[in-house]
Amino acid sequence: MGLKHVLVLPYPAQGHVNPLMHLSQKLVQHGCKVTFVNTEFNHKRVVNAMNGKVSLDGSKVELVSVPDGLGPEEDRNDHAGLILSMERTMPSDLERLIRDINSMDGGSNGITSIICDTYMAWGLEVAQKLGIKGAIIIPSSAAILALEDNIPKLIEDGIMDSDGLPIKKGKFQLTPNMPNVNIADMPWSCFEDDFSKKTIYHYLAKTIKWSHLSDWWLSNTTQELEPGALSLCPKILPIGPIKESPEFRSLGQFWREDHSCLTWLDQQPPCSVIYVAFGSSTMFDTNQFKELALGLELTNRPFLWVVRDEDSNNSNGNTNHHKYPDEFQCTKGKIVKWAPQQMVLKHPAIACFISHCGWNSTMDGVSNGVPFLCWPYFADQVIDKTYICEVWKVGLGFDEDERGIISRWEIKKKVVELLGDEDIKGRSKKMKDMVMNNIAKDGNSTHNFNKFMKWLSE
Ligand SMILES: O=c1ccn([C@@H]2O[C@H](COP(=O)(O)OP(=O)(O)O[C@H]3O[C@H](CO)[C@@H](O)[C@H](O)[C@H]3O)[C@@H](O)[C@H]2O)c(=O)[nH]1
Repeated sequence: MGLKHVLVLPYPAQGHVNPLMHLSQKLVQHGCKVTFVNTEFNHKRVVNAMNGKVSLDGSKVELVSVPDGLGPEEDRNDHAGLILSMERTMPSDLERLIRDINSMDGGSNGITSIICDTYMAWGLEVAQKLGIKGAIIIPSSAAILALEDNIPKLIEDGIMDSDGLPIKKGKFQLTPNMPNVNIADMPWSCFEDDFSKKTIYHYLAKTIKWSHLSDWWLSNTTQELEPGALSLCPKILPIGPIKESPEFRSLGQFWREDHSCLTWLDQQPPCSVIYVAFGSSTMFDTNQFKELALGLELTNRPFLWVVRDEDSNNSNGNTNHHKYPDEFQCTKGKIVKWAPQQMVLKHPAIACFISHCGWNSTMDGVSNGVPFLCWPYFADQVIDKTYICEVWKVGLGFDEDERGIISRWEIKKKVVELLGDEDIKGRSKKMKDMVMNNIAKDGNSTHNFNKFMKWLSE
């Protein structure tokens, strides 16, 4: 049996490129070669963060790119515009790329399968056309995929209309053990205008249709974390946590990590530091940003806060530059532009994680037994918060005040409450063991991944 050559295709966002790069490393460990396809825009960022390297692991993971179809000045944070453009131009470019690779060396090292991000599941049509195998991976929770797979039922039950807009108010639960979902918080409802909401909703519905071209739906989750979603949608195969491996902790970053925070953490007492990070796309309102700064100060604890340099985040020149309030001294805090998050969360000085609850950060936190303070921003993050606070009970949420913001006093109050709650801390530690057991030699996720590899190699 020759070396299998897998093409991996992430959706162009940090929370997708990261886990799919980790998946690629796992594939390499199992004897595959990987061609990792970013959009040109993100390829430049990833290569730049890797100091110009275009391959990993002695070239077993080759980084290549195709254009996303947008012009250099167009806004890549406009997800509706981005997906319309990608759907229009990328399938034919991807097909050409594969044909080119497969015509090299007489085809001896050609691509034998494609693993697409669910949100790029049109790649399965390309795979089908070229007669190669295809699978999908969801970088969000299994609950999100199960929810999207149940779109026809939600319409039938009169919960939303055929454009994904809510008809009823209130919450629903697809099956016991799944988080209650507020109808107003569907992942596509967070986008500003109706055009974006509808475009994204219809695109998601299409991604499910494409996804059904394959029987292999991989997910960065575990059986114990999401029993309800996995039983509702048995096709989903939990292989998580995929980012946890002692050999490779940081992969596929868009920005260079600032490792000075690790030395700083070494100087802090055990279980003392509040780690504050909101992933790659959360934007703060000026007042809320100030209040957060003052709230961290008010806790009188050391904190490590990731404040992204927004110039490098946005392609369209939008900036999110914030002015720290005059009273903010930051005597006990450390601010970095991008942290080696997994290494930070493993550090014994960390006490808790103020997080936007992106699924990767959620998995990073639970894999390290760190309790959460949840501050969701958009999309699936509200559902992840429900998992953390109501289902797994390993964190607390914040309440907004009458101005609609999370005040500095609320931040202090919740930090005190969380760190004084031995039940939450105990559950977080237990959850870590339970989650990590899945990737032990005889763990459930390991077993599932091996099953997948067997199919891939046949
Ligand atoms: O300073 C930092 C901050 C984050 N990270 C990493 O960046 C990724 C962030 O991913 P995630 O926590 O999922 O957040 P987003 O970047 O916001 O991810 C998008 O994609 C996710 C997967 O679909 C969704 O769950 C989120 O809602 C969506 O915003 C994770 O791997 C983190 O480990 C770092 O390495 N350093």
